[in-house]
Amino acid sequence: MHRKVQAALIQLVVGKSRSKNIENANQMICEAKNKGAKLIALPECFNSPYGTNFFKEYSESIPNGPTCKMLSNAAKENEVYLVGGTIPEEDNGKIYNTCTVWDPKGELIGKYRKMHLFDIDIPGGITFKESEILTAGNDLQTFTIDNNIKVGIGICYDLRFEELAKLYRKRNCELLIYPGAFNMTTGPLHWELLQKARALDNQLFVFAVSPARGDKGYIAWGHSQVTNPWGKVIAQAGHTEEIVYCELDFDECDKIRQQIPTFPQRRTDIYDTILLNK
Ligand SMILES: O=C(O)CCC(=O)C(=O)O
Repeated sequence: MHRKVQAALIQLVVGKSRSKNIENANQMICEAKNKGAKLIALPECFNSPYGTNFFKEYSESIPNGPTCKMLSNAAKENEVYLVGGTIPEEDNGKIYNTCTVWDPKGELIGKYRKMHLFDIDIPGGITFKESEILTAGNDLQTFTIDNNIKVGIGICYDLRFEELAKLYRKRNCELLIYPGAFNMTTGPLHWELLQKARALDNQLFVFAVSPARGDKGYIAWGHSQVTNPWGKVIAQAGHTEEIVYCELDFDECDKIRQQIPTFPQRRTDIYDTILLNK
């Protein structure tokens, strides 16, 4: 069975104009499709600047807002699976950082709300508190592309939580997609390393898709990246606007899972029952 997929990660410039952000994403999706991509992923917060002071103003309901309209049309016109980065989602007076997933008919087939909110405080580095304004999601989201390939979604800070990635592996995912916007403090050391760790621990492909680096406000690290199930980085962007292309061969997941069978070898019989409290 053919288990190869052509994919594209779109590292977008994001500015203050929501309509320009949406239109730019639309054009880049067409470009990626024209170069052969069947699975396309966008960055975290691609319709709005990234900052707690922007989330309310830029929030939209899903699937009725203008950003979802574009995403649905773009998926349909280009006949691609589209992971629509994230947008601030308004629902019942609450705001979430939410990723939508669209199938080649333009149908919404998944919605994931960021589970681990980005609250950190590094003096002299970065302080950010998403929980001032956002509500966390409590659920996983997977979807299936051609040939039964299962994909799981996380968002940015979620990359740091290996439990989430492992839950997806236990649901037989072979690819995890994280729209994300790391920063100039944590990006240099943690961005690449965390993706390699999640990929290797769980023996699956990992995408992380960043906005391009701007020069004001929250400065994103960029470097959208594809890591294979061996933990090898197989494609990576610089920090400006660009599209990263890759061909994924999902037989690689089967191979490493057979050759280094860590999942059936886990000693779940003793970790929490005997050793945790010893
Ligand atoms: O974990 C980090 O260092 C960055 C996370 C982040 O920027 C986010 O969750 O949006």
